Amino acid sequence: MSLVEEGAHAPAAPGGAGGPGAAVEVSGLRMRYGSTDVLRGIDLHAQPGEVVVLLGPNGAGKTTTVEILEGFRARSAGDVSVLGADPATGDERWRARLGVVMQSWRDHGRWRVGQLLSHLARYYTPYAEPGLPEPRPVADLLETVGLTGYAHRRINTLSGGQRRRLDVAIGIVGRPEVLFLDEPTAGFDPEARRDFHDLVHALADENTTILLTTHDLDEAEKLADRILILAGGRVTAQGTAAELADRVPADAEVKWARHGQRFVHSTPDATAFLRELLEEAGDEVTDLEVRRATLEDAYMSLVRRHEAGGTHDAAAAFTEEVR
Ligand SMILES: Nc1ncnc2c1ncn2[C@@H]1O[C@H](COP(=O)(O)OP(=O)(O)OP(=O)(O)O)[C@@H](O)[C@H]1O
Repeated sequence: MSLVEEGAHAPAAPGGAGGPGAAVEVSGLRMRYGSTDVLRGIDLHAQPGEVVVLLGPNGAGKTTTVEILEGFRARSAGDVSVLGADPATGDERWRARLGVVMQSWRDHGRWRVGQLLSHLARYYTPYAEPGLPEPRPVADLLETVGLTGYAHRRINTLSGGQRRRLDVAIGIVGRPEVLFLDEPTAGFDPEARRDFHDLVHALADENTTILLTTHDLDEAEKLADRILILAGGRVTAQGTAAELADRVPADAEVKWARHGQRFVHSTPDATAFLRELLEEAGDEVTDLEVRRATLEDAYMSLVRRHEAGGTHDAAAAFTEEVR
């Protein structure tokens, strides 16, 4: 895990610069809306086939970051490269190599599902080069996202979750090399969510680079090769879910039962506490459980620190505590 403080760029890979061959490379990205600085120097990178998850509270700048990488939003400053091109000047051939699932689409609700996907697939056809696959056939797409049988349904008659599945199908119709997914599973039922996670793993296995935003920490843990936490316009921490959770200074929770009575105790040193407990009453202790810090604990700890004292202080305090 690495921590990034004001004005500093991320350290060397895997937390830092992507180096040659990176699918996405961002350095010192800044975005200002009016007089408000939303992004204050973001560094991030993703290697081909890597799944990078952006976490952060509402308004942290996740969508802004993703939209800049997609070429839909002009940045205020910084260097950005996606598949070797600057998104601000990327041409149609470059765009055809990307897949985008935005937070909301405003397409024509009276279109039918299959009609829209066929129409979009035609956009990619001229860019299919010898050796490169054609756009995905509509029937395959519908099966992949669990919408088989919905080809003739009008889009405005889909439920929220079905609409979101269609959004994912739209994102992958052109077999993208880089796929941006902005809160893709909002409104998914548990089965759709699991199917989607399988899809992300399959796409990553095919070497698709995926940049995903979510508020679902379980989802982040399941999918991410690397998680970046955004707060106060900066990447305040990054690492695997396990790395982030391991280093949070949260207490462990020990639960046990004795003579049928249940007990819970929070402790910074579970090993010492257990030793004492078992020495005192080892034969009588049953149903022993130890819960250690999770990604959620790490996330909450960092975001609360940020809210209390600003990102710079939060990152510095977090660094102190993980030493
Ligand atoms: N076009 C705009 N003009 C002015 N401010 C904007 C604009 N778009 C976004 N913002 C502001 O920029 C900040 C970051 O917004 P953004 O949508 O990137 O956050 P986010 O991390 O994606 O949030 P959420 O989790 O709620 O989707 C917010 O304070 C938002 O109000």
